[in-house]
Amino acid sequence: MQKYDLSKSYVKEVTSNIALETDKLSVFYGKKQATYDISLKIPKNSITALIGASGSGKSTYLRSLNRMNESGNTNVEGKIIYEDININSPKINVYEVRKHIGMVFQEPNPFAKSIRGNITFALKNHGIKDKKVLDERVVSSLKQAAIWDEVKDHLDDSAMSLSGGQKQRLCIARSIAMQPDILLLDEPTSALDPVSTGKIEATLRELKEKYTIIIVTHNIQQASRVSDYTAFMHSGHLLEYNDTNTIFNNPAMQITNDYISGHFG
Ligand SMILES: Nc1ncnc2c1ncn2[C@@H]1O[C@H](COP(=O)(O)OP(=O)(O)OP(=O)(O)O)[C@@H](O)[C@H]1O
Repeated sequence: MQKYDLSKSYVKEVTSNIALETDKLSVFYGKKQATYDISLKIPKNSITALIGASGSGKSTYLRSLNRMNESGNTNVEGKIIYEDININSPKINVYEVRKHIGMVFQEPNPFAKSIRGNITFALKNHGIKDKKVLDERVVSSLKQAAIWDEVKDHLDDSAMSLSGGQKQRLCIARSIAMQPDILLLDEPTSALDPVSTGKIEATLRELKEKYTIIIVTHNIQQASRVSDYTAFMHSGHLLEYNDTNTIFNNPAMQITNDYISGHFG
């Protein structure tokens, strides 16, 4: 592949309504550095797509945002600023962070419980016992995740009986039941068929009215369809960040243009 100058980047400066910011975020797996000084401001009530070739560090960066990169010899340096606090600090409780910043993974992974039980499990763990509150949260989160009509008559059936696309929307409902501000999604549709993918994309567009969404996707068309902002990563570097329209129609960097044109990836 053509050699690109990774020291140059074009990162749009977002000045207001920032939901989450990283300041020089670098992640190390042992001695291997996976991301380099990523500074990025994510606007509220928008969808930001993280795109880039395999191994560019998208998932590593995403997982850091709610402190999922804390096991073994992984080391996360730099700041993650949420509500004026650096949440990348050992003083900050990770469970508290994850109440505000939820995560949905690539493979739909509901618990082996009922549909209702998937929604109420974490709520009960966080001390919510009132049946009325739990019932309300079940209905509102399933509605927001656009799966209510399909499951409302069998909430006590096993979640395992759902289709892949339904399972993934249940996982989105499970995350939003905790009423987070920010939802992180790591390739949420890569295991799904086009119809289910379309439903998830429509769901995300509705969810951004209430939440800030950051999505990792391999699917460049998906990023252009669904996101408001796009961050292009390469070899652990954030090389370009701008509104999605500009990234796809008038990118500042040659490498971004080459990636979105399918020259590599
Ligand atoms: N747990 C880990 N231990 C060691 N190295 C890792 C680990 N996870 C990721 N890496 C390395 O970090 C780099 C970035 O990986 P990451 O999965 O974040 O990239 P990605 O852009 O999300 O890739 P993909 O699109 O293939 O999922 C890669 O070189 C990868 O091999």
